[in-house]
Amino acid sequence: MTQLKPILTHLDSIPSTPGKFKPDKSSPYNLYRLRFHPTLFPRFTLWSFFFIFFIVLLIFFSSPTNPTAGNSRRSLKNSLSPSPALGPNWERRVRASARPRSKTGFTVLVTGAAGFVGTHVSLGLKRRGDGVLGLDNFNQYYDVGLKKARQGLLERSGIMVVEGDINDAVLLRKLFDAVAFTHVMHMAAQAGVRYAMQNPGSYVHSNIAGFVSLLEACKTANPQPSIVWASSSSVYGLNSKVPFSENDRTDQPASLYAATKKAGEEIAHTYNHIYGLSITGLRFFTVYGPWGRPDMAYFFFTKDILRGKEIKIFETSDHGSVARDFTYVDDVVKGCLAALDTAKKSTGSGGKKKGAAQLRIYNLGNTKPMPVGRLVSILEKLLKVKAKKKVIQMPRNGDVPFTHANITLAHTELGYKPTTDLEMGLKKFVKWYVSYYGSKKKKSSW
Ligand SMILES: O=C(O)[C@H]1O[C@H](OP(=O)(O)OP(=O)(O)OC[C@H]2O[C@@H](n3ccc(=O)[nH]c3=O)[C@H](O)[C@@H]2O)[C@H](O)[C@@H](O)[C@H]1O
Repeated sequence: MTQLKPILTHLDSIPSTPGKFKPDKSSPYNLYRLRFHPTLFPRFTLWSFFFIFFIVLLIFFSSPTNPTAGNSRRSLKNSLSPSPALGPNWERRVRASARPRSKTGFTVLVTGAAGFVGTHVSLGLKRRGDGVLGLDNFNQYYDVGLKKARQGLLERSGIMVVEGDINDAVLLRKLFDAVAFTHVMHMAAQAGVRYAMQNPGSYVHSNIAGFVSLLEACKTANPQPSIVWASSSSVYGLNSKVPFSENDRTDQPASLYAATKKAGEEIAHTYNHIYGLSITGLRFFTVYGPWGRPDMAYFFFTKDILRGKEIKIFETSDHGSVARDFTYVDDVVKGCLAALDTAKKSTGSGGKKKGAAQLRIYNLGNTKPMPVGRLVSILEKLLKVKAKKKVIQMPRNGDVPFTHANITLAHTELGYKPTTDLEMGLKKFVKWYVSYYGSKKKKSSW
């Protein structure tokens, strides 16, 4: 302390303008300066350098356990120095993919494009001449190999799928800067009813934070796109009035998944109200079909029946059947495209509302609920294998006993009319399943 004091006092006498300092040769403390400067200062700088270097290394190489942190770091990197993937060549590919075949075609951003419904919707849009750009984060909720295979399918049809998260605001801005999207088909979500008990955070991340991030980008874009997005039949929760109509109560969600989809509907209302975004929500009813999701019952029942593994069929507490209004993917795609075609333009610009905008919600179901036992017997017939069945009481993990859609509104306003029954739809699914997994004997991690 007694040695430091002279050094500190000496620092007090340094003038604020460097270079004007004249050492006081008569000062008794000059001896300290002469002794300490050549040795202490370089040692101090060396240690500071190592310390800063270590911190920088730590920031750049630590693995992102929090996906949002990962995104923000990537965003920061993107904003500082765009990676080659975001360079002029990348932008050219983005624009080419989004360009419609004719002047009247739409320019659509499809989020969750490598997902099940996202892939089918993207192909449907491209087939009729719309321009499509896909966005998908390829998360590991289920087999990424299947998502990559869907991406391959899309790329062979001229659809580029950008790998990125809807929470990445910098990436979204780059996409909206590169392309004037007329529509956004928002299919990206954390799906699955039961998984919400294992990983609640991923539902908040994708279905709430991600949706807000996307709507922020849409409201700022010029022109503002019209938005069609995937809500869910699960919002009806414990509603017991059948069939489920759009104006039935949806304030009793049975799972966090359902709660985040319901929150999405409220968030949509807010962005419509404040910014004039045209938004249409579609409540999907247990969509199934080729290229489907391995986490869904029809898919893993098929896998387990073929492998001779026991399957669990849920029943209600009073031994009643659990039933779903299974809806074939091609029917749902027709509903999605009709929603896009009937969507009015958003009214805002530059983040400001100019007038009232369209806000809609529709059920896209099949109107023919089927017991899960019936689903299994159709699969047994198609696969020509007897299932090892175990009937158990439905666990309390977010499931609801039945779903049943009233589709009058979608029929009247969108011309929606499902035409594929469960037998025909499962036949198409099994045909695809056998060609994808059976003959190729692909390794799968699901
Ligand atoms: O409409 C929706 O909005 C949701 O549909 C889908 O959810 P669900 O209808 O629950 O489909 P899915 O898991 O295939 O279970 C089907 C049936 O099998 C029963 N089931 C399930 C598992 C099992 O081991 N046994 C069983 O009997 C089970 O009780 C149920 O009766 C989507 O996954 C979801 O993301 C969301 O989009």
